[in-house]
Amino acid sequence: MFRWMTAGESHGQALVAMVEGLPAHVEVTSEQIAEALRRRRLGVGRGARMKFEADEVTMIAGVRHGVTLGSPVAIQVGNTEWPKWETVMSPDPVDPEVVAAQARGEKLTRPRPGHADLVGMQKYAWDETRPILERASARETAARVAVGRVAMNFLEQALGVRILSHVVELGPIAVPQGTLPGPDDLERIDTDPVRCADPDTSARMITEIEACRKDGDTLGGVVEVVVHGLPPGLGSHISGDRRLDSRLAGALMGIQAIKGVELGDGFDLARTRGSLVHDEIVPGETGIERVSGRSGGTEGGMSTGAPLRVRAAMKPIATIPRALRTIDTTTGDAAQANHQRSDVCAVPAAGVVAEAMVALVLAEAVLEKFGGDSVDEVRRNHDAYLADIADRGLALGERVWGEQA
Ligand SMILES: Cc1cc2nc3c(=O)[nH]c(=O)nc-3n(C[C@H](O)[C@H](O)[C@H](O)COP(=O)(O)O)c2cc1C
Ligand SMILES: C=C(O[C@@H]1CC(C(=O)O)=C[C@@H](OP(=O)(O)O)[C@H]1O)C(=O)O
Repeated sequence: MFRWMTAGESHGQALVAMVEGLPAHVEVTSEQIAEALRRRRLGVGRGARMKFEADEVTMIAGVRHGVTLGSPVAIQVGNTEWPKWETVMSPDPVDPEVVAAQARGEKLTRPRPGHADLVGMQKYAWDETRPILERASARETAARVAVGRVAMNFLEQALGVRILSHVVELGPIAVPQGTLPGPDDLERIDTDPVRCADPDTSARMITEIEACRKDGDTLGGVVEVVVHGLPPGLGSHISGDRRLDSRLAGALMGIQAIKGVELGDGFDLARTRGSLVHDEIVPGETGIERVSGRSGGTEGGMSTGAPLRVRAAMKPIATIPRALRTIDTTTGDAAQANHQRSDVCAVPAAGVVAEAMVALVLAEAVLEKFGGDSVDEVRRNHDAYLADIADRGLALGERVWGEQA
C-alpha cells in the first residue's frame, strides 16, 4: 500500500511528513530535500516571511546511508522562527495573559474572505481564527514537497521519468500557446524569477506582480506540470476512482487556493470540433506516433506514453493589504479583514508544490502497475512490460509529438 500524510502548523515547531510504500534503494539525501524546499520558497511576489524564515530538513526514518530501506520515510521540516512562537503555539497549557502579551494583545476576530477563517471558526467552534489559519496555511506544502522529492527520485531512478513545472498564466499575462518545456529547460525555468519558460512573458509577469504589490493587491495564475518518460497504461479505465486523470485532478485540487484543473488542452477541447481535438495515431519510423498532444497524455484514464500535461489554476492570495470587508466576530459589526503580511503572488511556488503532488500520484500508480520492493525489481517489471508491448507490435516510437516540427 502507498500512502503519505503531513502534520504541522504554520507557526509550529516543525512540519512532519511520512510516506509509506516506496521500494528500497531509492537514492535520496537531506541536501536534495533541502534543495527542493528552496525551489518552493523562490519566486517574485513572495512575502517577507520567505526572507527571514528557513526550512531545516531532518530525515527521521526510512533512509540509511543515502538510500531508502522500504520502511516508512519520515521527514521533519523545522521552522527557524519557532522561538518567537513558542508561547503562542505552545502544545502545553499557557497562561492566556502571557499569550495575549506575546500576540501583541490582538485576537484574530476579523476573518479574511477567501481564506478558511470564518467557516473554520463555525465548524471547529473557535472564537478566533488562529487555530484555523495555522493549518489552513500553505506553509504545510513544504512537507508535501519534502516527500514529493523522494517520490520524484524513485520515478527518475526506476523509470527515467522527469517532472517539471512552469507558470503559463499570471493574472492576465499568458505564455504563447504550444510552449512545451523538456527536461533540458528545467535549469532555465528554475532560475527564472517567476518560473516562466518564455523570457519575454516572464518580464511582463514580473511587471504585473510589482504593479499589483504597489496597488496593495494580490494575484493568481495557472501552472502547468509536464512529465516526460511515462510508460503507457498507468491508471485504468475500469472505475472512475482508478482513472489517472481523476487522481491527478484530486491531488492538485488538494493544494491550497487551487480552483481548477485541466488535463492537456482541457476546457479548450470543449470549444473545438472533434476532428481538430483528438491526437491522431500514425505509423512512425520507430513505432507508433501521435501527430499532436492535445489530450495531455491520458486517454481512457490511462497514461498514453506521451508527455503528461496537467494545469492547475490558483486564485489570488486571500490576505490583501487593501483589506476586504468582513465582520468582527466579537461584536458582529462591519470591519476590515485581518492583514499583517502576505504573499502578493505565490503561483511559482504553487508550481513546485504541484510537481510534488503529481510525483506522489504517479509513484502510487507506477507501484500499482509494476509492484516491486526494490528499485531494480520495479525497473525489471517495467522493462518486461514494455518488451511485451513491443512483441505485440504496439511499441511507441521514439519521437513524441512535442519534438515534431
Ligand atoms: C504556496 C502558497 C502560498 C500561499 N501564500 C498565501 C499567503 O501568503 N497569504 C494568504 O492569504 N494565502 C496564501 N495562500 C493561499 C491560502 O493558503 C489559501 O487561500 C487558503 O488556504 C484558502 O484557499 P482555499 O479556499 O482553496 O482553501 C498560499 C497558497 C499557496 C499554495
Ligand atoms: C509560510 C509559508 O507560506 C505562508 C502561507 C500563507 C497562507 O495563508 O497560506 C500565509 C503566509 O504566512 P503568514 O501569514 O505567516 O505570513 C505565507 O508566508 C510557506 O510557504 O512556507
